[in-house]
Amino acid sequence: MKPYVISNVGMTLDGKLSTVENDTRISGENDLKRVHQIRKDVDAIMVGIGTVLKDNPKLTIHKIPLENNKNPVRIVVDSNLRIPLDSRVLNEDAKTVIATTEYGSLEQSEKIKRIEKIKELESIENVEIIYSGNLKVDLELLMGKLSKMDIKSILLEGGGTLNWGMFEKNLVDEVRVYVAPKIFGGSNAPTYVDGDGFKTLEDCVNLELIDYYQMDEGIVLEYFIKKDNNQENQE
Ligand SMILES: NC(=O)c1ccc[n+]([C@@H]2O[C@H](COP(=O)([O-])OP(=O)(O)OC[C@H]3O[C@@H](n4cnc5c(N)ncnc54)[C@H](O)[C@@H]3O)[C@@H](O)[C@H]2O)c1
Ligand SMILES: Nc1nc(=O)c(N)c(NC[C@H](O)[C@H](O)[C@H](O)COP(=O)(O)O)[nH]1
Repeated sequence: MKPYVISNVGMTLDGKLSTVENDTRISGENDLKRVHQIRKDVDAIMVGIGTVLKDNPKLTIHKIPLENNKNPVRIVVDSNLRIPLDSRVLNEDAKTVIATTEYGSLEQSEKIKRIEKIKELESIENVEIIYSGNLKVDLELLMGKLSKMDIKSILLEGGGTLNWGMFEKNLVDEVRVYVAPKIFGGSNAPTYVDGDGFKTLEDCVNLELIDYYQMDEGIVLEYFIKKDNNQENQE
């Protein structure tokens, strides 16, 4: 069994997650509260290292009341252990899992040095490094390992590269997006799903709309992923 994965983003009408100059102000206050409600409902929140490096997020519940003082586990997918030691996700507010590779493009000796540094952190009791795949994190393997850690549900909060990795491997179960009535443009601005992209309609992900409603100045769309994708695409 793999964890149930909900993918959420705030994007512009043209699918951008930020401007070319990394202005990420897309969601309004009510939408961020909606995101924090999902954080509260799941066992873990997952992001790629790109998002940690650009946004330095806390990935805790702090826009709505926190009950039982229990934040979800934070998961950072970080093939080459680029995570800065002063990242907010490494604070003591919640447990953090750093998912990295067994062998990567990084020299093994350099990787061992970085692991040692992470282990020296004061908050070390809250930080766990897990290994899956080579060169880049094997996301399917990772899901299996997280499941064994009793993580049954995950909120995937991007960015576009990790989102692609998860959609490509058919690991997402549900999508919830906030669409702001804005257009950022720019072929170098990150989009909801980046990466290589599917080559044909037969390969793409199909979704089923389950709900939509207005929020702040935009709209929230909620979908289930159709799991019989291949069959659907061949009809
Ligand atoms: N508006 C939103 O809702 C929202 C949410 C999150 C991020 N963002 C934006 O997204 C941007 C960051 O996105 P990004 O694409 O640069 O980085 P990302 O957060 O998607 O992280 C990418 C990293 O994930 C790691 N990774 C390891 N294994 C992988 C695999 N198998 N598949 C895919 N990735 C793997 C790699 O190290 C890769 O560099 C920032 O601009 C951030 O502000 C916006
Ligand atoms: N839903 C959403 N709408 C946005 O307009 C936006 N910029 C993000 N961005 C996601 C990104 O990862 C942020 O950095 C974290 O949402 C911040 O999380 P914290 O408050 O630090 O816990 N997400």
